[in-house]
Amino acid sequence: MEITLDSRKVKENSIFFCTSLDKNEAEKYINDAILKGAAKIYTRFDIKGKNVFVVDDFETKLRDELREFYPNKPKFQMAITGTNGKTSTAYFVWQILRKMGKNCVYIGTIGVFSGQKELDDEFFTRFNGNNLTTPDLISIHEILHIASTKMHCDYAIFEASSHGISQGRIDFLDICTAGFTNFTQDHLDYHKNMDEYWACKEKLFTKYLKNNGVIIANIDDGKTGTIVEKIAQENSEKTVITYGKNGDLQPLDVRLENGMQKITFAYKTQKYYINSWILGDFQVYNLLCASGFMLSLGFKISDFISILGEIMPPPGRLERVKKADKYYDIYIDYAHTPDALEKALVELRKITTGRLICIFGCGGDRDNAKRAIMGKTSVSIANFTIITDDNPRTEDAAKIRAEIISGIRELKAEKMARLKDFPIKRVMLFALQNENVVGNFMEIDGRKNAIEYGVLMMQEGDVLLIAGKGHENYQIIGTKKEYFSDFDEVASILS
Ligand SMILES: CC(=O)N[C@H]1[C@@H](OP(=O)(O)OP(=O)(O)OC[C@H]2O[C@@H](n3ccc(=O)[nH]c3=O)[C@H](O)[C@@H]2O)O[C@H](CO)[C@@H](O)[C@@H]1O[C@H](C)C(=O)N[C@@H](C)C(=O)N[C@H](CCC(=O)O)C(=O)O
Ligand SMILES: Nc1ncnc2c1ncn2[C@@H]1O[C@H](COP(=O)(O)OP(=O)(O)OP(=O)(O)O)[C@@H](O)[C@H]1O
Ligand SMILES: N[C@H](CCC[C@H](N)C(=O)O)C(=O)O
Repeated sequence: MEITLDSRKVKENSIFFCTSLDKNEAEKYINDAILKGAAKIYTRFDIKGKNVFVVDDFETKLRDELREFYPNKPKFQMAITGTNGKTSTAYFVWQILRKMGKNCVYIGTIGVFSGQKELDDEFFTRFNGNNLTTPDLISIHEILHIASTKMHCDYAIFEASSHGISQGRIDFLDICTAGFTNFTQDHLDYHKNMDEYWACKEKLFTKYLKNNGVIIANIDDGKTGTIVEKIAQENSEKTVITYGKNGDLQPLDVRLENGMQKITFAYKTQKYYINSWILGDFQVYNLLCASGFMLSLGFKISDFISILGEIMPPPGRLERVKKADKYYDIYIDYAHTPDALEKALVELRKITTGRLICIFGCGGDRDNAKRAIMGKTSVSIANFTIITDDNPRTEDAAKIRAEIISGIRELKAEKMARLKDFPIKRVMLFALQNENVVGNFMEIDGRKNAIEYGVLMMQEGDVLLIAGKGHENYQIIGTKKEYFSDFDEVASILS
């Protein structure tokens, strides 16, 4: 017997909770579930049928049933949200705990894993298929139950995406710590506007975090910092650990030496030093956020400071391609938002002695308002941009590229307007017409071709950023999902 919220997944003997808030839709799903032989069907509406039960307090019934099916849970359930940095932070927390000998399960964009092979094989076969950041409600309860039962897992860290929060995928959990990395533009295909997107993220702290839970907040990110004031107004016992220039955890100095970052940070006036494999100022913020999680669990910095130097970034997050030429560097990164692309480019600019070249595209059936902004961002920072395809999904790939390029043209028009009364106008106009002032770019149809072109144009001192797909080992064109890996493409060109 199993529990499901989706009539499409009902099998003989399933228990189907029909969550739909629309009576006509509910009737349709319930008929489907009856035909498939559901043992019990719960609904909020007055609908009659075989094995159909109408419940007044639908939420409580669902919660109770989940508790009965999946009674065991890790004692410390932690969640991280934010536009960027969820995977990195969660992966850091998971690594720190594992290296301290604690059992922890990670649930997020790069899969579901615990570090125990047998269990991970089971997680991989059962839960890695849909590539969601936050799995559906039933899966998340089941994963936590399995981790607790088979691994005696005391700790769980999972990523709470805004889709996950708004679709109730993290309902009925007992979250003791919730972190907020940052809040910038994304997902405007799904949320009507940034206010609605914010309202959704905020729920993690106001609705889902338990009353005496701990919040880890980045106070250098203007919007994210406001959660601290919001919580102060609440009548709750929640506490806050902040990170940022004036936070409880403060980044003091970050410098790159011999391919490693020397990081100095402070906690309560005490200074700490780490020699780290992770690259980028943004990853230092994620590392401080992860340290905040550890503090919330009752550990002291001295318990894990030596481990901070050992942890690695998740795959495809500003990851240097190992076999690249000794004269130039290639990095693969998962930046797929304007803020992430800017952060990745700014970081790589610091280590580029030649040209900084960027290859990227944007996902189809996703926020189209970010496309033009990302075009502007790339040509403003990189010396050369190759605009190509990401996962076009059901959109026309050429149209997506055109929307990115429209941002570049806008930027150019803005610059030209500003130069209107400039004395050497004619010279500038000439340069602009040749696309040299706002950065060079070209459009290449097909990510494979774009990567090949990008790698072949590399010269001494150049750095190439291939952004947007990071760890992804697929490309979705139309409704077809086929194997594709930025890493493999680079390797095959270099071999
Ligand atoms: C747009 C979206 O988020 N869709 C998610 C949704 O899909 P769905 O097809 O079930 O949605 P739907 O057709 O509107 O149905 C809604 C509900 O009605 C019921 N239903 C529906 C049809 C039916 O025949 N019978 C039935 O019972 C089910 O309860 C169903 O969940 O619910 C599914 C189960 O939870 C998800 O797998 C699916 O994610 C799709 C595949 C997806 O691509 N989602 C992306 C956008 C996403 O969620 N991304 C986030 C964030 C990433 C980030 O932060 O960058 C993530 O967490 O991964
Ligand atoms: N703290 C941060 N601030 C800004 N950009 C970041 C930050 N951390 C990571 N990034 C950028 O975002 C990209 C994705 O990082 P990460 O996977 O950790 O974020 P995420 O929030 O989990 O993303 P998603 O939910 O879409 O998987 C990175 O490759 C990097 O370019
Ligand atoms: N979790 C994000 C990942 C985006 C990755 C990018 N490669 C794309 O396909 O847009 C989403 O589903 O919006």
